[in-house]
Formats: sequence, C-alpha cells, structure tokens
Amino acid sequence: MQGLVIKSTGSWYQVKTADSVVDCRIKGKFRIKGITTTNPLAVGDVVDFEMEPEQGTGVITTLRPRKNYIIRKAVNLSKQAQIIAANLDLAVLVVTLASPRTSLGFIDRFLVTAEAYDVPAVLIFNKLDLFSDEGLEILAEYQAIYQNIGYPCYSVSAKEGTHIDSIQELIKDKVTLFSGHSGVGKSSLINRLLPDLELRTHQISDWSDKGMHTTTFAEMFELPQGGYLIDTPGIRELGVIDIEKQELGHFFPEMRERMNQCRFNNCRHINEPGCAVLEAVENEGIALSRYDSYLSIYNGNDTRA
Ligand SMILES: Nc1nc2c(ncn2[C@@H]2O[C@H](COP(=O)(O)OP(=O)(O)OP(=O)(O)O)[C@@H](O)[C@H]2O)c(=O)[nH]1
Ligand SMILES: [Zn+2]
Repeated sequence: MQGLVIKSTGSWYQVKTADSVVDCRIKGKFRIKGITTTNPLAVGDVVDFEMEPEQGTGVITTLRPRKNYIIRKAVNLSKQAQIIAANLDLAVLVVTLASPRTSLGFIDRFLVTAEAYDVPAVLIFNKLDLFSDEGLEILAEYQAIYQNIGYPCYSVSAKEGTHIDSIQELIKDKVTLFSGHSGVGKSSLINRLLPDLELRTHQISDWSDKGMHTTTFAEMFELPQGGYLIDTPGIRELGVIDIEKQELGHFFPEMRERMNQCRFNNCRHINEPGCAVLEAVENEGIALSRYDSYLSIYNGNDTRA
C-alpha cells in the first residue's frame, strides 16, 4: 500500500492512505547519498508499506523518490543531518516589521536556503493591524523589494483575521512549510488556518501517551480546504546547509539573471571590473539590502539574525 508520512517520531511513522492512518515501522535501510541522517524518513515522504494484520500496524518497505527535502544539521554531531520534511510545494516565512521586527538579513537567508532546496518561497507580513498609514508605506516598500525579484508577499493580521482568506487560497492543495522567528505570530496564524484546534491538541497528547517525543519533529496537518500545513516547532529557520561561495549568487534570483553579463565568468561580484551585479546595485536595479545580505553570507557571518 502507498501512503504519505504525516508524523514521525524517529522510530514510528504515521502513514496516511486514502481511507486510514496506520502506525508504521521501518524495515531495511533508507539512505540518501552523501549525507548521514539521524532519521531516514520525514513528514511529506511517500512510502510503500505492508500491513501486519495481527498488530494492526504497518512496515514501511520503500521510499518513493523525493522532489525536494529540507534538512538541518544535528545539534551535536556535525556530520549528521536531520531531514525535517520532504516533497514541499511551498515554504512560507512569517515575518513582521512590527515588534519583534524581522531583519532583512534573516529573510534573505531564508530565501537563499529555499532556493538551494528548490522550494518556492513566499513571505507573509503579519501584524498588519499595528500599522499607521506611514507604516503601511514602509511595508509596501519592503514588499516591493521581494515582489520585484519574484517572491510573492502577503499582508495579514492573525489577531484580527485580516486577509486570512488570501492565505487559505495560497496554500490550498499544497504541502506548505511554515517558518518564522519566535513572536512574529506564526502560531496565531496557524490557529487561524487550522481552526479545529481540539483535534490538533488531541492528536499530540494521543501520541505522547505512547511515550513518544514529538517536539523536535515537524508536524503535518491536513487543511480543511485540501493540502497540508507543516509546522516546525523549535525550528526557527530552514535548515542551514553548506553553500559553496561561488554558487551563492545563483540563489539570489536578481543576481542569477545578471551574472552571465559579468566580464569574468568566475566573477564573485565583490570588486571585479565589469561586474553586472555591482552595476545593478549602483543604479538600484538590485536592492542594497539584498546585496548586503549576499556579502554577509559570502563572508560567513552566520550569526547575524
Ligand atoms: N497586534 C498583533 N499581535 C499579534 C498578531 N499575531 C500575533 N500577535 C501577538 O504576537 C505574540 C506572539 O504570537 P505567537 O502566535 O505566539 O507567535 P509565534 O511566532 O508562534 O511565537 P512563539 O509562540 O514564540 O513560537 C502574541 O502576543 C500574539 O498575541 C497580529 O496579527 N497582530
Ligand atoms: Zn559580477
């Protein structure tokens, strides 16, 4: 039988088929070439499994090829990585320009990672209710930076329920990952999108009754209008992955589209003569904040929030 992994605790997996949800174990080895992972499967994986009729549980036998996946490095073992989720259609970053204000550096890091993972990304600006007219103008300016390079931007108020319908429309029938810094209102927004909170709480306690730890794993929730929402408790950003310096520019769409006009084909876009990227920064075709983020990541200033 084929199914979708909707919950993982490390040794047990909840697998959803068209008409049921089966607790499954794994048989055999599931490896990704080149990386060692602490968990072989994650939410969003499509698997084949066989039922064990006596126990009412299943055994996963095969993993279907993934179209993408996101990982994070395991905390203690630097060589190991944890797969957070697979087969994503969309990565959403919830941000706010109100308190606690999300820095542009953080947004840009998120977008670079999404590009590297090949997951389309959008930004949701929350706490719209806190903005004055002047604030709204600034908000529009920030959004223009990202809209112009192809990242759709949405404005909502999770508190007042403003524009929630546009988000429901956006994520309908998709598998969407939600990320965001603590305090931006990610939980409030998710509660708007999954009004059936009782069910959500119930599912969690049901699993912890079995002595399983749920907190460090992403959770996948079925949306009432179709599709799935993945929440990543305890994970504020997409997994950090190693990006080669010479590749970094490719993960900035506005640099990617210009860099083949640089004079040198190994241009780093830092101080080279005839650099099309620097020229665009100069004449404001590329936003200075975006270019600053490029330099910051290039120079390995990973700690900047
Ligand atoms: N004014 C206003 N406040 C909001 C809005 N959304 C959330 N908040 C408030 O912001 C604070 C953080 O909201 P949460 O939903 O807990 O934020 P979170 O991003 O999930 O953060 P953690 O719970 O720390 O993970 C709470 O005090 C919310 O009431 C909004 O749209 N407008
Ligand atoms: Zn260049």
